[in-house]
Amino acid sequence: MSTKIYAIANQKGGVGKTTTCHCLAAGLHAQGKKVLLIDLDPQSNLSVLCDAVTDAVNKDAVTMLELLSDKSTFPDVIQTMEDYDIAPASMYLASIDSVLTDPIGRPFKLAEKITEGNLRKKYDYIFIDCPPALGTLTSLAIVAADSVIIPAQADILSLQGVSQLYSTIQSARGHANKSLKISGIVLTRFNARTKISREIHEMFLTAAKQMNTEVFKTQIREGTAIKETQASGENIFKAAGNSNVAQDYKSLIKEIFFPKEA
Ligand SMILES: Nc1ncnc2c1ncn2[C@@H]1O[C@H](COP(=O)(O)OP(=O)(O)OP(=O)(O)O)[C@@H](O)[C@H]1O
Repeated sequence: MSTKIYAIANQKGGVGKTTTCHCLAAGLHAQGKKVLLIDLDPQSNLSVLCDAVTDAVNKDAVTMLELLSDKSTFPDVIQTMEDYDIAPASMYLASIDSVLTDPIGRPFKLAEKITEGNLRKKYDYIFIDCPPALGTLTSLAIVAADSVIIPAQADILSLQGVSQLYSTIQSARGHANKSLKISGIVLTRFNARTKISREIHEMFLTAAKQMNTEVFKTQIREGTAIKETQASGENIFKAAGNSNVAQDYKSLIKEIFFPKEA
């Protein structure tokens, strides 16, 4: 398998990282692909959306914390759900710096575990949901990934956040992950009717050019179907396949993963 590993990253909070991971997994499953989600965010929102068992509900749950602290291995951390697999987060991932004490090996820890677990032989796509910070957890994801997808909202602070993330990506390219790519920036909760959204879209186009990447043509519109299906624990493509948001994620999947069909 030519598995691709994507870090879904942006240190700005609430821009749609978790939602994007969840929707990409559900949409690619519908295309017959085998997908693994890795939740590296101590908030564990992706794990909760996937109904995975975390240490918030069961103190014996085996999570990414046990994996990164060498107390477990990938087959044991992965939980198999109806549509995809997930390696759940732990709320204690917030103290990862006290767990990873080897300063030299630290950046490569997740990459090593992915190799040890032979995950590239088992999945078509792996998505890593990053926390809203440019700390150790996001660095682990960026070093382990082949490419970064950047969800962002059309606001000025999001734009600033993307340029800070770019510095981290450049630093990884210089040392730990020379072939790291940036797939592109996806604008989420987008409202094309407002002038400010259109103006900031233009600014993102300029920033993406400077980063040698693109702003995806598909924008994800704001829609209630996301919150409704997240609250009921349903797959948006099954429960609200005709909603704007499901349609947008469907075209995003085509644009990123099957460009010849788009
Ligand atoms: N297209 C959308 N339309 C409406 N609501 C959305 C949309 N995308 C995401 N949301 C909502 O926005 C909130 C933040 O989304 P999400 O958790 O995916 O962002 P995040 O970047 O992962 O957040 P964090 O930085 O806290 O990890 C959630 O309540 C989610 O339901």
